[in-house]
Amino acid sequence: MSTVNANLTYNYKVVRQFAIMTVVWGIVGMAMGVLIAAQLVWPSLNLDLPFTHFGRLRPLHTNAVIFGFGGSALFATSYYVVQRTCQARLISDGLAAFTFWGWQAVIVAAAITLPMGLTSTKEYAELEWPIDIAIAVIWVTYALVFFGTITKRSTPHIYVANWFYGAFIITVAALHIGNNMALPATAFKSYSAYAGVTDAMMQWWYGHNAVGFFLTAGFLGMMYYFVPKQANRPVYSYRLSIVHFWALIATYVWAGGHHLHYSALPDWAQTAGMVMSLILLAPSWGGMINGMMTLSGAWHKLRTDPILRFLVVSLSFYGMSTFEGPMMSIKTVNALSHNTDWTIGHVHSGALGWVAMISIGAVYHLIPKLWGLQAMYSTALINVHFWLATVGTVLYIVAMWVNGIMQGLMWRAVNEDGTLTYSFVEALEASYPGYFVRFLGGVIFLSGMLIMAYNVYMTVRQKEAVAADNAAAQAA
Ligand code: HEM
Ligand code: HEM
Ligand SMILES: [Cu+2]
Repeated sequence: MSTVNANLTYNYKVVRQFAIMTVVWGIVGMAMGVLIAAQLVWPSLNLDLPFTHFGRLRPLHTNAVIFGFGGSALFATSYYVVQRTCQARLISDGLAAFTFWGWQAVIVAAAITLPMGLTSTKEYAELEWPIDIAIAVIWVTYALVFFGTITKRSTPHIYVANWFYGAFIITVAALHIGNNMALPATAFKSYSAYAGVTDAMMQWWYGHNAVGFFLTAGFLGMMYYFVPKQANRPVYSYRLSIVHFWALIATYVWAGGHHLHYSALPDWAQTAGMVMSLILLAPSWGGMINGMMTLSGAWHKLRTDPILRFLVVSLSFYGMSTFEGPMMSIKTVNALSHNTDWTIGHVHSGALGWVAMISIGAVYHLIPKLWGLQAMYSTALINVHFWLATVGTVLYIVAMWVNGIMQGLMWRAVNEDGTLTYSFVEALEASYPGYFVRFLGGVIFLSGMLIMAYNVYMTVRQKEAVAADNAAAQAA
């Protein structure tokens, strides 16, 4: 038995549980993504049943990947990072376990109710009111555990990763409770507390900041711990991290108007959304640059360390999608991109390139540490996964750029007499090759996740084999 062992003083059980579920929900959610991508190529896959129809499976995909996969990665890493950087154990094992089982129950409830057609119809907030209340309770418990642990810390300062996790936890609570205010009619039917354009504004204040805080601030927290750790270098600039933190959270909350360009939202509010989005480029790139520069002097490690590659490439995609986003928020650009596949490509350069890649890198870093091993079962397989993920993401994004710009141009093309040049169906027909390439990209990305599951399984099994050997040696 080892003496003072970090494994004995920290609660790693909940971290292990969430880390495993990150892989599980990643596979489930991405398989769902591949299925709906296939439905767009071969419509007969809708099977003519309500539960298997694209319209019901699409929100299942988004909920499984964002809240199941992304959420589990955020819980796992935040619980790990807050304990390590505060040198304190989570304040309560019971409350931490409650967040784990509660969160899993919420995702399972989503997987049951969404195919049944039970939905509030608000994007990324589809779940009906009883589940929303459960989420609120679990989230407040999460905040208690996280901030409680910070108060108990034995280090003088609060490491910057925790600032980002903390902002993500507080803001998501406010967004979730604010946007989901509703009057219940029956057990799984409710009416929004807001009407008309106010409802739309609340929804996109929520939707945009779900991106800004769930899919960005939390993952920047991950970046600030795992990039320096894996590169074995200090953060490039602590000052920059504080400056871009405050700039990021102060700017993100005003940019949601870019989702409602040319709508009934007052013109000045649309313009404010656009201006704030353009400003947002700076704090976003502040984070990207800080992560990238952390590697200065350690670039050679990229040649041999595929985990570091995942982390660095995720930062490149983060930089790319946060450049693309401000461009798409310019009203004249949005007039072309809105409602086309360009948006879908932008979403997945953020979702696959940034969110999924950094989570995958973090999980590969975590798994051996959590099971007390030196390394993953196979570094070669991590490398294979890295290439599959990169190729899959690039195929997806490029297919959607081509489709999106083509759709935007075809929809707006007019003849000399003012009539439309193309019917909608003609633009749809022209989109099929792109849909097929996107499907292919998805299959490639998903196959990487399956390799990851195998690698994780073999790593954990290795640990059990070592334990069995030790027991046998002691008995002998
Ligand atoms: C194998 C990987 C994936 C595939 C094949 C895939 C496929 C798809 C498809 C076909 C759609 C519907 C597009 C449409 O309506 O035209 C979609 C939407 C979406 N997916 Fe994925 N996806 C994948 C991974 C992910 C991941 C990892 C995330 C998040 C972390 C994500 C987040 C989203 C979001 C937010 C939307 C809605 C976009 C919008 O409404 O603008 N996806 N996905
Ligand atoms: C500076 C940062 C960013 C800005 C200013 C920005 C801006 C935009 C704009 C203008 C749209 C199109 C709205 C429309 O035409 O309907 C959009 C859509 C979207 N973006 Fe971004 N984006 C940024 C970063 C990101 C990142 C990093 C992610 C993912 C991790 C992301 C996820 C999404 C999603 C999911 C949508 C689709 C929303 C829907 O369902 O309609 N964005 N973004
Ligand atoms: Cu937005």
